[in-house]
Amino acid sequence: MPHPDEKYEKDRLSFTKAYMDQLIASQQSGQEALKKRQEDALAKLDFKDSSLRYQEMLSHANFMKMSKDQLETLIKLRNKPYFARIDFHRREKPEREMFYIGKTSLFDRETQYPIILDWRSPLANVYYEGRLGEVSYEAHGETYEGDVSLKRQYQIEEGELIDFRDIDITTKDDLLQESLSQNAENRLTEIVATIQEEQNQVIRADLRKPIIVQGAAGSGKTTIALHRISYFLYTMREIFKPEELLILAPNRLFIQYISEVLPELGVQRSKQTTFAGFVKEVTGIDWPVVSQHDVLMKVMEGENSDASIELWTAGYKGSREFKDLLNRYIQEVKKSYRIREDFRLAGFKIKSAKAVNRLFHKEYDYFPYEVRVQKIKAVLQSELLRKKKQILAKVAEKYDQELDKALYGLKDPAKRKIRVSFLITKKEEKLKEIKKESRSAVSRYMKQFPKVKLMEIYKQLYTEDVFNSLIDGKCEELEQLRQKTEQHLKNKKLFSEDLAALLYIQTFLTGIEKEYQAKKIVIDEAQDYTFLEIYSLRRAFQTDLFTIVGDLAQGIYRYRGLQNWQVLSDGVFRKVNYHTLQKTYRTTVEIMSLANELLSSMSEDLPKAEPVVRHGNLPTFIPKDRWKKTFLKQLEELKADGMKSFAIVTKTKKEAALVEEELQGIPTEFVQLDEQEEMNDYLILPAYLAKGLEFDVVYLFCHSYHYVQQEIDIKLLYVAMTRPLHQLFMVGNQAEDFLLDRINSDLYTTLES
Ligand SMILES: Nc1ncnc2c1ncn2[C@@H]1O[C@H](COP(=O)(O)OP(=O)(O)OP(=O)(O)O)[C@@H](O)[C@H]1O
Repeated sequence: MPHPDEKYEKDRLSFTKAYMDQLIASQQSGQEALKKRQEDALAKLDFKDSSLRYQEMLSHANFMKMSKDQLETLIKLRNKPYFARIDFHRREKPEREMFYIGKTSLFDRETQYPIILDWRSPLANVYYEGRLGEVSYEAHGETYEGDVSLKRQYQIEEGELIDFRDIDITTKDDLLQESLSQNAENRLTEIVATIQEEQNQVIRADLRKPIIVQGAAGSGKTTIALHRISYFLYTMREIFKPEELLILAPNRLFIQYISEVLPELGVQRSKQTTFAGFVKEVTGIDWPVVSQHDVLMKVMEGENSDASIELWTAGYKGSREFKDLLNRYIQEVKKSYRIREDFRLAGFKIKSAKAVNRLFHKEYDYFPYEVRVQKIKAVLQSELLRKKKQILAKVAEKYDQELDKALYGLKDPAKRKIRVSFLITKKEEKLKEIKKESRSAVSRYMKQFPKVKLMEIYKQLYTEDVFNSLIDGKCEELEQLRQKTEQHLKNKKLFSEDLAALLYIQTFLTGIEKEYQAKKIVIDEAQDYTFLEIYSLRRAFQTDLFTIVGDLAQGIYRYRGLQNWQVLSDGVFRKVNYHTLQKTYRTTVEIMSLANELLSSMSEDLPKAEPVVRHGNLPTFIPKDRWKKTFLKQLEELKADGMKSFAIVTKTKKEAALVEEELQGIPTEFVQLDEQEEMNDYLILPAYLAKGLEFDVVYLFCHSYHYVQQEIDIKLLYVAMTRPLHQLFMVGNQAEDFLLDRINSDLYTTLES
């Protein structure tokens, strides 16, 4: 039986589309064409009750001025103008009102009637939060109360209303279920229609405070972080521009992956880069960097004879202790800026050394050194200008007195003449000399301030004398760290952990240039950052507006990364808002149960994910010899089932290359992916690169490199296992390759021949 509101909803959608068309046409064509269009639109519409009101509103559309961006958004949204509706009776209003919620708002010009309400608006919060019944929301510092009597979701495709349904306390979110059962494009999508309550709380949490989100694999951290930016830009649109936002992602692949969702959310103009990319740009140091991925892979591939010291070094260089050491060093560097000479002109003191030092070390303390030097230069210049006249007058007066003495004291006219002319010449010369001296006095004086280069300063740190003077007692590991880094720097190479130190020192020396300044920073996969990386960013930007999301269970760089979130709330930020996201939306109950069981086999107590109820096949172990025979056929079957994106995920980079060889002779589209390459639907990649991404079907592959029972392997395996949306296969020589021997055998199946 058709829904009683079906006609009404169809009319409402037709009207909204007609209104949008009218608006689009009014921006694009002349008035004549417009009038014609409007008549056509009206003729086509078959409204009854609300026709008058609708017609009136349609005529207003002609007069609305829009920006190019607004127009583009409108055109994009024309075929899906809204996704939900709420009926809300605000306490002080005479009757209930209907609000249609979409990706951007649209108001009738004359009446201000909201034809579409932006999902980020305060009132739309009512849709995401709370249930039916009594609710309240805040806007412009006021709290409004009222009653929600209806929440309705729409499925609109190509501008046609396909279906709609009401949500109440008992019905589960069908729209969410439906959206989760869809396929993974190789891009992230927006989820405004199905944002869940716990996610909404993160998106709308106090925008002025830093926020840390611990979220399980697939809980929507990346998605939510991007939606929070969108919400931030909407709410703070008067104050912040998208260009002032910085998104830090783990690699270029990931940036590609999120790029699709950015325009949808109106966030495309924010800066997106990696931590290493950012520091290289800011410091202008473009030396090759041994990344944490290189180190991890070398360790995993067993190619590192002194792995333990390398990992220890990376850990130390990311630590609080290293930050303290850098602080002591920076204090030493600062001492070189202590000057001894007074600033004088023609012997007259203009500013004492003590006063200049006070400016540098006290009053301008909060500026970077070079900025302080520039400020002192400006002060000296203006004082010189002010005092120069007095000095010239004093010197002239001294000569004039001498002249008087000569004129009236010397009796002998010849002698007097010689003396007077001598004094006049001398006076002129002296005044000229002072004027000349004054022109270069400041710059000459400023030479006392050392001209420092960031890399020189950094290299200096690792010289034996300097380094040893900064540490308490000798320590074997520290000495190795010093020597290795010194050598590395000599060869013009960096370890990725050097970058945070360079950024940190740079903020003291020159600060961050304006073009690189950001006012809000979003960090994804934050568990892989070192303490010092986040600390140096906080110091560089001087802001608390950080959104930090990550998952400790996926901390595959734990030797350097964060062990817990508390180090950030204790040591970097004040008053952090901490949230957790437990529910996971990506994968099925079956896949998540296996991944969770794997995590439980570790002694560390890590947060587990709770899958939103969506069932699928059991993860399947496929013996390698059988796999080759069945792979192509299976692939065809999966494709026929609607699976679109596939990945073969290996433990190491080398193994990824081996898979490519392994697949030779089997005609597939799979390609091995490097960090710099374009994403596609058939990828072979190591687990560290797959982190953060998702695919419909994932094959874990072990041939030469299998997972063993140790923390780093378990985490890598966990990352790999949590990538698929629908199906997980494990291809190896034996089930033990994936630690399945430690796992309840009900949680997976084995492909029999
Ligand atoms: N409320 C939601 N409605 C629909 N889909 C959602 C919702 N929340 C998350 N998803 C989907 O779940 C998947 C995982 O999201 P996302 O990649 O943001 O998670 P994550 O926490 O960053 O994962 P990981 O830590 O594993 O990288 C994505 O496909 C996303 O679209």
